[in-house]
Amino acid sequence: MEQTVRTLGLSKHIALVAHDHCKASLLDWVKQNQATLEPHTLYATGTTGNLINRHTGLTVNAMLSGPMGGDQQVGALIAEGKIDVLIFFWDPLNAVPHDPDVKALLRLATVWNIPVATNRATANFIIQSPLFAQAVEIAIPDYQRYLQARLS
Ligand SMILES: O=C(CO)COP(=O)(O)O
Repeated sequence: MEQTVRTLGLSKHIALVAHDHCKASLLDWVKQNQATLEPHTLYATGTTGNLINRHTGLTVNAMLSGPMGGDQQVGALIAEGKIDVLIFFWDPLNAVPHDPDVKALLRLATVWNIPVATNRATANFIIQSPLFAQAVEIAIPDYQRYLQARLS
């Protein structure tokens, strides 16, 4: 696949998602990093986003709840290049009814090469990275060339 470049701006679009048993941990992480997250634009699945707003006052663009399509909405934003970082505390110890949607979300994050944290340690590494505080170029699939090649 040919690659092109996308710039993750200084001000980032960050998606926050947590499964039920991980919500307390994500909320705690958001509170711990509230000052750092404040200048950025936050997105979340429905329950996660409303809980973050309720407990921190941060403005969050909340999608539908995960099992009702929220993971897919976040995935669509990633495919459109509208999310720069995904923080997804997914639960490795409990099954969820929308497991295909969870996989699809993680798959799209990988396809579009955005930084992803699936646990708290990685979330800390991302938010404390010098790259988090600057504009960063990432390689992404060159969709226009991909399409041209398929049409020729
Ligand atoms: O299920 C989720 C992620 O797969 C999260 O959805 P909620 O934030 O609505 O609980």
